[in-house]
Amino acid sequence: MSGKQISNFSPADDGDRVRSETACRKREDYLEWPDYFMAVAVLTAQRSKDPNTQVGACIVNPENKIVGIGYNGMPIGCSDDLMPWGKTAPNELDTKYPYVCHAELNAFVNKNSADVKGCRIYVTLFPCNECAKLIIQAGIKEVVFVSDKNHDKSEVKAAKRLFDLTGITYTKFTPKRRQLVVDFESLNSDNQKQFD
Ligand SMILES: O=c1[nH]c(=O)n([C@H]2C[C@H](O)[C@@H](COP(=O)(O)O)O2)cc1CO
Ligand SMILES: [Zn+2]
Repeated sequence: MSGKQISNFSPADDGDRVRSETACRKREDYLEWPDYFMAVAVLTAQRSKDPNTQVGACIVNPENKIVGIGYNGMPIGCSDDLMPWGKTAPNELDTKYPYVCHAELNAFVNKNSADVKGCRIYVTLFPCNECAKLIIQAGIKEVVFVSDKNHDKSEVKAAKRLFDLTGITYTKFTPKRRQLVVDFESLNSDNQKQFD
């Protein structure tokens, strides 16, 4: 063992004593499951090339294991640099909409389990009706979402109607923490090494 002494018997100073006592107990500010799964969805959304809306989805089984993640993007083999990313154009074929794969679709096709029956899905944006159909057919039982910014659109109204008819619950995500920071720099700091 290198670094500072953590034994209870010979603390070098008060700081060491406090650290040695806390080191013996479980951390209390650990990330809880819901925040963890939604954070995975949010992080995954950061992979999206969509300049307007980045969406992430994370499918979790009843044992709290992640079985699929996805974000919105162009189909495999369709260059992100050549496909249109705009919302409007004189010809709809020159917008992103006919081509982009939704985050939920990608989470399903990326799944690493035989099926996703009884799972829940964490999404950063409320699913559209097409994704709702996938969710239903796959046997997902619960949808947890952050943004419902498209609540006025018929795609979302239809999705809610489908969920209501099929008994799939949809819950607005309430985080325990207001924010979660990924700070790569801090991993190099001395704080991380205090119990080396
Ligand atoms: O269920 C969804 N899942 C999903 O991944 N998306 C993606 C498709 C588009 O790339 C983007 C929506 O773009 P916009 O907000 O500019 O209309 O979000 C959109 C929906 C619709 O709610
Ligand atoms: Zn969708």
